[in-house]
Amino acid sequence: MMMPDKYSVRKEVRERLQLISKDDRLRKSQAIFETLEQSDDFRNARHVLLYWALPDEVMTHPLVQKWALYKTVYLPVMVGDDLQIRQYHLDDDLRPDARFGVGEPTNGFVPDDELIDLVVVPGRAFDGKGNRLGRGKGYYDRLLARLVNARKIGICFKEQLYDSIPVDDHDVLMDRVISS
Ligand SMILES: Nc1nc2c(c(=O)[nH]1)N(C=O)[C@@H](CNc1ccc(C(=O)N[C@@H](CCC(=O)O)C(=O)O)cc1)CN2
Ligand SMILES: Nc1ncnc2c1ncn2[C@@H]1O[C@H](COP(=O)(O)OP(=O)(O)OP(=O)(O)O)[C@@H](O)[C@H]1O
Repeated sequence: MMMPDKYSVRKEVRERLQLISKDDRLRKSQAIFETLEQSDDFRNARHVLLYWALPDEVMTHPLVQKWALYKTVYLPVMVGDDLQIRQYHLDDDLRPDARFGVGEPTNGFVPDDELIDLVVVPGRAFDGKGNRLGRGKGYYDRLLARLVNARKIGICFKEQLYDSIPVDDHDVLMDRVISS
């Protein structure tokens, strides 16, 4: 069977995501959070790297705001080609980054990479082996390679699950993928 290229999968995913209504996105996102919050990985984690969702991603804003009360929550910040990790505080005004509009904390503490014990990873597509396809800039591939003590959980809508997706040597496997 021919393996589709990364570009084709990203395009197909973008089209599929456009068909999910806002209500469904919210409902599915809540179901994903329930599964995530009940997992041992999440319950045992104290330093958690989450992400601030873009419009067509699993809506993480309520998750970030809720868990900032009980755990140390961090968000990624783009610095050149790399992602810096910064602590998020509940009263933070996140600043949209200039290129993609991702909300980023501006003054939180920057921890050592080894401190992160759980990372919740966005993706355009995942497969059953835990392979992840991102937005094609390699930000998360390079970040995940640094987070040696972190469990890695991908979250996505079912529309983003594939039997197999094209991978490269540098792609880092997820420990688990949660979808709805
Ligand atoms: N919410 C969220 N935060 C994130 C990511 C992400 O995927 N989602 N990233 C994950 O790496 C990093 C930011 N990298 C990004 C890379 C591309 C695009 C983006 O919108 N790309 C357009 C294509 C535009 C272009 O190629 O110039 C797209 O995907 O349609 C967004 C964020 C770190 N923070
Ligand atoms: N660990 C790494 N070290 C150096 N370069 C890397 C590493 N990981 C990825 N890259 C480079 O980043 C580019 C994009 O990789 P890829 O298409 O796998 O990104 P992605 O996982 O889809 O995107 P993202 O991680 O931003 O969501 C490639 O050119 C790749 O060579």
